[in-house]
Amino acid sequence: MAYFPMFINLENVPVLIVGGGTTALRKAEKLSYFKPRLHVIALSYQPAMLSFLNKHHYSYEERAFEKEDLEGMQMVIAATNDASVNASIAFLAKAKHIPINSVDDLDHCSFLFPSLYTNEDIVCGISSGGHSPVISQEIRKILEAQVPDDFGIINARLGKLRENVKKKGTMASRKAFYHQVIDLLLEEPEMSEEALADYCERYFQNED
Ligand SMILES: C[C@@]1(CC(=O)O)c2cc3[nH]c(cc4nc(cc5[nH]c(cc(n2)[C@H]1CCC(=O)O)[C@@](C)(CC(=O)O)[C@@H]5CCC(=O)O)C(CC(=O)O)=C4CCC(=O)O)c(CCC(=O)O)c3CC(=O)O
Ligand SMILES: NC(=O)C1=CN([C@@H]2O[C@H](COP(=O)(O)OP(=O)(O)OC[C@H]3O[C@@H](n4cnc5c(N)ncnc54)[C@H](O)[C@@H]3O)[C@@H](O)[C@H]2O)C=CC1
Repeated sequence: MAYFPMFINLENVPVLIVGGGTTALRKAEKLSYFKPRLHVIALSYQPAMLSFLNKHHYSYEERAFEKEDLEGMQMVIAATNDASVNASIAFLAKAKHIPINSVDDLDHCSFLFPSLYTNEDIVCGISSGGHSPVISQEIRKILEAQVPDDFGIINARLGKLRENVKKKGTMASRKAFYHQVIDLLLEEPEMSEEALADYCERYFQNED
């Protein structure tokens, strides 16, 4: 079955990860790009997970999961190596309508982790519907190899122009303008902010 990619704002959102092993670390690293308020509970931690948590100042406790740990959480990742613990976390989270990812059982997940292509604020999430994470991984590598690196910066620059451009021309001319600016910035990544603002003014003057 295909899953819908919902892009949500995780900044300062309380997210619980249960587990301190390799899989928990991979999920934590992935989430960290989106600046959530991570909290981790695990019976024990791998050294790499501990150094990651300390580096990012995330909170963690060394103990078994308890159902009260879900209180206040807006997303949960069950990443222990105990299938019955993961299943019970999933059951409890679903009862509270908290989005849950259980790393060992697709049927217990209300959302999946995508393979991620990130470039500044550009994010592509790839899912195989759980059939083959390695296919998702291969598609991510194709994007990494073929999408120009400059797109992330170009995207930020277009974002800065956007409020001003919205006041100009027509929807059709604004669309054509953005396509043209993307080509221009791919060719001339060093173009200054002033030159770009000037280009924008001249483009819409000619339109009228
Ligand atoms: C359903 C899902 C649930 C979820 O975790 O959200 C899930 C489930 C499982 N994965 C397992 C194994 C592996 N997972 C990976 C890698 C990734 N797994 C990821 C996501 C997902 N994995 C979700 C579906 C995503 C989709 O729809 O495509 C990625 C994309 C995101 C991430 O986790 O960061 C990341 C690649 C990121 C990248 O590189 O870009 C590798 C490869 C490797 O390690 O290099 C292996 C070993 C090879 C293999 O087994 O396929 C097993 C154990 C199977 C067993 O025991 O045999 C289960 C449980 C099961 O299938 O029952
Ligand atoms: N979804 C995915 O992408 C993948 C999923 N997996 C699955 O992930 C599972 C975990 O794998 P690893 O991280 O390699 O295991 P691991 O053995 O490295 O770590 C397991 C962690 O769970 C903790 N734990 C166990 N019981 C607990 C409890 N009751 N409360 C709190 N913490 C508890 C342990 O202390 C440990 O930190 C595997 O069983 C496998 O099925 C494996 C590879 C990829």
